Amino acid sequence: MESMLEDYDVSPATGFLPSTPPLQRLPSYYEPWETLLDNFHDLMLAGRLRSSINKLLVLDTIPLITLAEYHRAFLVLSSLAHGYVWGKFDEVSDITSLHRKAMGQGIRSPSNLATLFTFSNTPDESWFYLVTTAIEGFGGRAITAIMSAIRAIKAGNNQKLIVALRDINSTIVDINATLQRIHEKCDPYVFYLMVRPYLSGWENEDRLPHGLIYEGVDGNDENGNPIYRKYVGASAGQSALIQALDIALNIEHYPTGVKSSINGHCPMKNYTSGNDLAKVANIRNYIISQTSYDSNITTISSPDEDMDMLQGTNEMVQVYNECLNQMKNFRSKHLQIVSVYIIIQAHRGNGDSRYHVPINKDVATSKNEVFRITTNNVIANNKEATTTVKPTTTKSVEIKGCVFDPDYFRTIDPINFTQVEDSAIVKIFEELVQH
Ligand code: HEM
Repeated sequence: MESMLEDYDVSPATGFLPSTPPLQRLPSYYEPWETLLDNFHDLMLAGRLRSSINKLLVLDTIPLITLAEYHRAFLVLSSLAHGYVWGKFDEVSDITSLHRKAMGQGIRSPSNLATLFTFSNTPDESWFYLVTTAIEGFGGRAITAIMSAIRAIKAGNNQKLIVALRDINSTIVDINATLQRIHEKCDPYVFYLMVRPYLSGWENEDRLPHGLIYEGVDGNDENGNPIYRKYVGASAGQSALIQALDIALNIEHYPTGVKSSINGHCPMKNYTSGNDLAKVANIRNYIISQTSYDSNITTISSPDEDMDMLQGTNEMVQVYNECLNQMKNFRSKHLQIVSVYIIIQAHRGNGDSRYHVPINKDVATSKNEVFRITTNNVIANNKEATTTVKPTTTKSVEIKGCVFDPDYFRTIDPINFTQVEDSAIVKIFEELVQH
């Protein structure tokens, strides 16, 4: 199994993170790039980052040999590019896993990790990357449990499947606890004003509607016009782990009509592994085949009947549904984070003019993001494309929370205000959702 996972650059120990700490410097041929990154903050402060990058000679990529060297080159060049484009005076997707250096064994705790580079030179920005990386550090545990679930299904061993599902569930519980840690050391104000601007890319970006011309790379089109490229910015949403969990548990999302800017922007091999995982992960269908529950039943008249049906459902169903619940929790917690770190900040509207923060635009886009993220909430086997939030019905049976029902998540109102503790946030959501 290990060599199979390695084919996809997935490690049973570190999941989708590299299994060795990242390189801290490229070979000496690339010293001009490294020196610029060393001086990034000073040059930025002096307003000379752009002119220094303009003076760079084009270096060959042939001396790059190992994957670690490519990762490092990617980090250096993408950081310089984002600084060039979004710097005060005047990047590339997937920073995930490249900004950080593992210290010691425990990659699943942000306290054991350190960043190699930040745009803002703030501990808040470091913490944002470290929490994201620590979550990704659960990939080894998650993938190992998913693989053993798939093996258990192949062997028709329900007991082993239950054990694997419990492992998946406890991993998601730990992921959710780590996600909450973002609040410990990442101040929303600092994040919004000093970090977020640099994470933008040049796709779906009003300020760069055509994208960017990569001079000397693409030339001109048949009409002699320069060719533009569009790339999304950096987002923890590029997490291969969360996508892998979605795929393994057969969680689908409502198509919202708003194109997600991050789908398909996972590191290439991991993305392929996601597609291949989809072919073999049949946990949900297997469980359906093993239960006597008739998914065609459409009415449940009373809680007593729910109880009767519960007696008939087995442990497999319960623990599978618990995994779905935990994924739903992940989205709920994440949604609260988005509101605190983006929406509330955008509404404060008191951007520091030294930083190029498109406050008004962010109010608008954050509204879309809320729509996308809320309507993208955990949906299992969604059959219809709709943005309409359906009211909770008896059939959504949150009452006991473990009746297996193909419509279970489809009928849950994704915006569950009762779960949001801060009433100010609730107010903002209501306001945004009404527009
Ligand atoms: C300050 C903290 C964070 C903020 C402000 C934030 C914000 C966002 C935003 C705006 C999106 C929508 C991006 C798009 O579709 O282009 C998004 C998506 C996403 N983010 Fe975060 N995020 C944060 C932390 C995290 C962390 C730590 C994780 C952990 C892996 C994470 C995982 C995801 C995922 C998986 C998506 C895709 C949507 C989904 O599957 O539900 N985010 N985030």
